[in-house]
Amino acid sequence: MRAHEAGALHGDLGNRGPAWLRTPEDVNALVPQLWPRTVSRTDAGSLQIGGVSVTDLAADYGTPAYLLDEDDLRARCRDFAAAFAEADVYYAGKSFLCKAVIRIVEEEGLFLDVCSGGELAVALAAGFPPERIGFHGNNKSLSELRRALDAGVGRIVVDSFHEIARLTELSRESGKRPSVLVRVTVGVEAHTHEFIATAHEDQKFGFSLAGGAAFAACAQILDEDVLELRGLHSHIGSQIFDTSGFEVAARRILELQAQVRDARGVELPELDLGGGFGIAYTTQDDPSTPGDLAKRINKIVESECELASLRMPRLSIEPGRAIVGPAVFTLYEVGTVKDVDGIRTYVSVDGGMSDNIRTALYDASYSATLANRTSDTEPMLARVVGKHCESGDIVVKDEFLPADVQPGDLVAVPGTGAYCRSMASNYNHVPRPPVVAVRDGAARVIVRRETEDDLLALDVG
Ligand SMILES: Cc1ncc(COP(=O)(O)O)c(C=O)c1O
Ligand SMILES: N[C@@H](CCCC[NH3+])C(=O)O
Repeated sequence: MRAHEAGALHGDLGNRGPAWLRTPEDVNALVPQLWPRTVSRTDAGSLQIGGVSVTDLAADYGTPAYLLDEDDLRARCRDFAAAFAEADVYYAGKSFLCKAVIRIVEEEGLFLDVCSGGELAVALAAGFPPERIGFHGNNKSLSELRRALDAGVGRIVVDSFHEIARLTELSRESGKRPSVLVRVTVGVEAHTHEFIATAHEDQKFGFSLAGGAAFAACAQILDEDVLELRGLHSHIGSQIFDTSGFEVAARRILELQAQVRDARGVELPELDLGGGFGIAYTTQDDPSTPGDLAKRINKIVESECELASLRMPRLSIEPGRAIVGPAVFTLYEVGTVKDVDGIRTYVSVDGGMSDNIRTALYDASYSATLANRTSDTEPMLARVVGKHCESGDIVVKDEFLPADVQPGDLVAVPGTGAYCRSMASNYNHVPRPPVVAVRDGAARVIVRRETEDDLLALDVG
């Protein structure tokens, strides 16, 4: 018996979506905020992206696959660049990085934030101009810092006294004078999952504002005069909807800016307020537009600067998720459908926590739709799960899918551009899916599917 027949729609469903999602028509509908802009249904009912149907894409490239809407990605880059025209927009590569995306980001005029030697290597291999790269990380090694210096990256965001010491030593050795920002822990409790909040006092990132470490870091850099202190940096966390956190962060960090000016007579010319702007994963999420964000952030920075009689610094931001997240969906094939005693129906797909760890890690919510066809059957409450040997291997916790979903059907999960491929693993020796970019009726593989040979290639025992 299907879960919906048993009348076993769960209590927690109240939190899951508006009632309108329960009719067959609505289950087949595409809620615009969840899908890349070129996605629609063909007359035959299949999803299409960039003018290519997902049934053709599945036949050509297999499943699971991350499908990237190139026009959508470019439009999101442009929206941020236009909204923050007076600022520098650094695309946060940790959200998703590969050479093709780096080139798109460059063509659309953005800067790039990397946070490891590996990300730096991909950026340089793609030919991204090093002077437009910012280098992050709470534990950069001496060799990573040396490579960044050798490459001539535009700025390094320093995160600890040990890093300042390492960088100072390298600068003396090389005679270079790298530009640095000091990452400040502003003491804001961002409204997001605790694992992706980064500005409350008790965590590993940055120099504490309240404890005085942030001021001491600035003072040390200015005293030693080997590094060029360009400004302050704050990143309060990720998947944030409530912009008041950014306002508090801006206020506190500008107070520090004024303190540095008063104590040392130096007005720092740059200010970075990080990324973290939330996107829609379900119909309940209502993200701000880049235009709204820019207005609010500019307003608070301007008014705080005025209050403290500070010159307006050159502002920068570092969005990752808000640029690439909504531009991608994952296409899976259904392998089994299992009704569990009227409790719920489990729809198993051919990927799972190895291509999207976010549900298991952060209890994240996602949506799904039947992708190869529409259906008039009544919707049922389904849990979309993966093929891994963990009961926490959940892709979508609760979703209404047509009750006739069956093996061989395709299911699409939107909003998987950020922190899915970039956090993917080979758990259970499942090869990682490809990333296929689609535009104007043509598809190209930009990251190929991993093979079993790839997995064996590292196994040299
Ligand atoms: C320092 C820094 N900047 C930018 C980002 C990008 O965040 P998001 O992808 O949420 O915009 C992160 C990740 O949270 C980060 O740690
Ligand atoms: N990986 C997190 C975001 C944190 C990014 C790095 N500070 C996520 O999937 O939401």
